[in-house]
Amino acid sequence: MTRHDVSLATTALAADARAATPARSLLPWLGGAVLIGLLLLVPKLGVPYATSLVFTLLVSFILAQSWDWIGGLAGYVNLGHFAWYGVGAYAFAISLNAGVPVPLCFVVAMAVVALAAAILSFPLFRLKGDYFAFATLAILPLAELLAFNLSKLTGGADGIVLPPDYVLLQAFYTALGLAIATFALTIALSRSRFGYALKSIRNDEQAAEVVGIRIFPAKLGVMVLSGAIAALGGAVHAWQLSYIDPPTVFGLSVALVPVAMALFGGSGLLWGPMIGVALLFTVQQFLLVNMSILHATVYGLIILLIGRFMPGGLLRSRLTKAIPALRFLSREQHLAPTGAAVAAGNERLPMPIRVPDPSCELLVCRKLTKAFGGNIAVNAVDIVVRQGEVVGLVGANGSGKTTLFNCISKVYEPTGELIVDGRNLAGLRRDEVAAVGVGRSFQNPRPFGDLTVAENIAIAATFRRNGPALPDALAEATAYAAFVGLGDRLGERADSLSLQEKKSLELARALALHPKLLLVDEVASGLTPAEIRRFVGHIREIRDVYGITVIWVEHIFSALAQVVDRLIVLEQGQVIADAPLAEAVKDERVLAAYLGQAATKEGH
Ligand SMILES: Nc1ncnc2c1ncn2[C@@H]1O[C@H](COP(=O)(O)OP(=O)(O)OP(=O)(O)O)[C@@H](O)[C@H]1O
Repeated sequence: MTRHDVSLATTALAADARAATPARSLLPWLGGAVLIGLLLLVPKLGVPYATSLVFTLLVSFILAQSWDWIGGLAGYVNLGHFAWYGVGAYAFAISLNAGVPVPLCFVVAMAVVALAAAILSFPLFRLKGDYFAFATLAILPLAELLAFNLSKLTGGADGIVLPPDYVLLQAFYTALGLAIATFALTIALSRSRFGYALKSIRNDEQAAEVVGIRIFPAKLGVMVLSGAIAALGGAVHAWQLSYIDPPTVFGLSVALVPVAMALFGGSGLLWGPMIGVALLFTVQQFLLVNMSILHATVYGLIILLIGRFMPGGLLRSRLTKAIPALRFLSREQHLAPTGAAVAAGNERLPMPIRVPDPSCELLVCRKLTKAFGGNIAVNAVDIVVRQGEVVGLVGANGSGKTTLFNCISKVYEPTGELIVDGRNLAGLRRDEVAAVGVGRSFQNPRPFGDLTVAENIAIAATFRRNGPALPDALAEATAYAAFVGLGDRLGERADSLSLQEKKSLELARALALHPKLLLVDEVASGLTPAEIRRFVGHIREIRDVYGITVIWVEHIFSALAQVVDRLIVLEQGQVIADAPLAEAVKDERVLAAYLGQAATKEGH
């Protein structure tokens, strides 16, 4: 496929998107406007019970949706989210009773929780997966205990009584405004650079760092944001309830309901939390009225069954996808390059053209060492790679090639000295190493599976140093995708690609970082000779046109032989040869350690 074809394909993709816009895409928004209109009418009915019921529904939505920013977008299951609601409620109640004006009380609630969320992010984000979930769950009893014991501030077990004003209507409209703002923020987040940092983290944190994303500030940011919005939910609820005590705002029996609602609807989907809240809230009310004694048990059972039979949530179920009118609810939110931006593409990759200076050392490793327990995978490696070189890194299985790449890109922290482009990498994070100019592919490809080809590449482009805004990064992505032969797959999810296509995507993603040093880890296995030639052509172009220095780990020696200037051979973590190709192949130790084996593999 030529770049011209790609431009056409992408323009067609954008045209499809435009064609879908007027009629079908407007429907949900029209529905949303009608829904807001109906909600505005609820207080006009003059039935306080109905107003209070819908008010509680709105607060549940604020909680479930704000939870989903951290759960659905970033992939961190924060079971303690409800604690932000409780702390917000207390901060609001305490400041209101101290005579602070109501609007300021909301600000205080937000600020207190934002601060608490920021501080707790430091220990919490040292954990991952189940450990993170359990640690966050512990926040709830801890907060409850504090609320009981700091009785001078919180009233202890007696709770806090707020001024007995009738505020249902004001609280209702405030909650409605907050719910609308929460939904709008969800849309903005999922289309923003920050949102894409979170989506990358959800997919693969290490890969996210390797493409230049600073992950801790992103995680801290989403914790603070989701906490602040939950705090507003708690504040408005406390205002309306006129009374709060520790079990009401921190109790485990209610704390997990918003999480269950988001998961039930479809965490990570735009409409997931909203549908989950609407349905589970209705079920909850029905059970409360009709089987009040057993309601918690039946509610729990329903949630268990949903988890068992619809793990992705209702909107991802076959049932929803089978009904054409509902399909839009299960649609994932992806950004596509726009037609106008694609037209700006040209025959060359949108990369700086560097003129390498062969006398200049780009990579220097001195006594680089990495051990796993007693296994020294990389053992006092000394190598120098000069600007513009294409170096083959070879060795038998387990000789330390991938570990060496992992050391250079700081996936592992090695000992010894590591200098890239004159910069000592000691103490640098992975994203800083990427900013210095190290791009890499992984031996087992690690694209962001639930994002599209275009998004995968655009993330690297937008997060590189001085990278463009997301729309321009998406436009750039088309050029890199075309270069590696994925120009007609821009809108496809990366996890639907074949292994080889994933490897190509990783090459495109690494190039979008504008690396000075490109580490390529085993791409040729499984390729046909013609495909290998094409890949070798890419490596040649990367070096000859753009001046990028390449280190290529490869078992298929015939592939390397077409392009490398020099061969570095590893054996048991040590360099046993470092010589021009012609010389290296005559070295008996090299033949014994690697080439004999490879030759056998290739049937020579
Ligand atoms: N995360 C890890 N934990 C423990 N040991 C590891 C880890 N990663 C690599 N090793 C060990 O380090 C040694 C070098 O492995 P490495 O993957 O770097 O070799 P390689 O030359 O890339 O092999 P291959 O050609 O099979 O990819 C092996 O003994 C391997 O078992």
